Amino acid sequence: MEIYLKEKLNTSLFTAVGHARGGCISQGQSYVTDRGRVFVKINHKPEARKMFDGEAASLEAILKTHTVKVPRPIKVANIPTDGAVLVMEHLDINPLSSYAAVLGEQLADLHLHNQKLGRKLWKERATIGKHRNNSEDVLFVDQFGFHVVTCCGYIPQVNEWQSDWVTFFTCQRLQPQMDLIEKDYGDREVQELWSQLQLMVPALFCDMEIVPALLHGDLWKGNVAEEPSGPVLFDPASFYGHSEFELAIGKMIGEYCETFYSAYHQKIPRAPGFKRRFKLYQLFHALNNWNHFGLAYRPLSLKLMRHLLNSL
Ligand SMILES: Nc1ncnc2c1ncn2[C@@H]1O[C@H](COP(=O)(O)OP(=O)(O)OP(=O)(O)O)[C@@H](O)[C@H]1O
Repeated sequence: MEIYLKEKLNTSLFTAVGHARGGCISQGQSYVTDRGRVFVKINHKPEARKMFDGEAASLEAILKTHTVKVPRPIKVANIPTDGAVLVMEHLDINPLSSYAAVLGEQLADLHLHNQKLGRKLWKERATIGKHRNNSEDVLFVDQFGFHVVTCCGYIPQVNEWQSDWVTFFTCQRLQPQMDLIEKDYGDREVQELWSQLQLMVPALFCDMEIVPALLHGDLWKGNVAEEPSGPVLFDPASFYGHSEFELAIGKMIGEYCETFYSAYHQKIPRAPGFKRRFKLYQLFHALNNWNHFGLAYRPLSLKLMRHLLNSL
């Protein structure tokens, strides 16, 4: 494996440093190479290549916004026997502590980035001859989705472009999770709740205009850290979506201090109806955890569904 990676990275030096780090999904290890330290994620599942292609594309997209630090992706390669590897810049990271407020501000900047591009585009269109487009520019995106499949955990997400957020979230986020639960558990109770709830989802979005925002997509406490110079995000499952979706997973896991939220909401204030939509977005993560980790997440999923139905 190491000989194979040495060849792929075209480096004479390839020495493991530090201890191996296992996330919930993949194994990780840092190496010293001719061009500095790299961090290698290894996964032997058949869907590993798709997962890492999505993660690399997400890192590239976030990097281009210059809003919040993420490791620079270097290479995705198949492992000849099974699975794939993702090689990226190594970062010296510690758990998030002193940079929680800065992370709140930078995450808001990430979420506002596409909206700002949209405004700029309108201004340029109004000024004859000012429209420019070179390959380094990030272009305004007016739909929800992403150009590649990204995986939240190891489950691939349906990222096909869609102009309506409610349709996107219902049909391309919640429905696929419900389909997996139906396939693996055949749970009548949850299906009945879902058949009622899906009709009511649009009511949570009355009079809202949602501009697609580039999201990290899997922002739980395990994917947030800091360097001496500032906060860092890693392991994204990006797509263009509603910025509020991003906040729900952190809260569900009970992490991030209030300084993070207040710094974020200084830049993106809570819109009316935020609390109920928050539960809807938590529901996605509860279902996704159910599909990854099993029945322990069923009670939370049912509780959120009942809560939403009673509040509508
Ligand atoms: N670029 C990096 N440089 C150094 N360490 C890293 C880097 N990226 C990740 N790590 C470390 O490796 C651990 C596992 O990485 P990561 O979260 O990407 O794995 P995963 O199995 O895909 O994710 P998860 O546990 O979120 O499902 C992280 O908690 C972090 O400590």
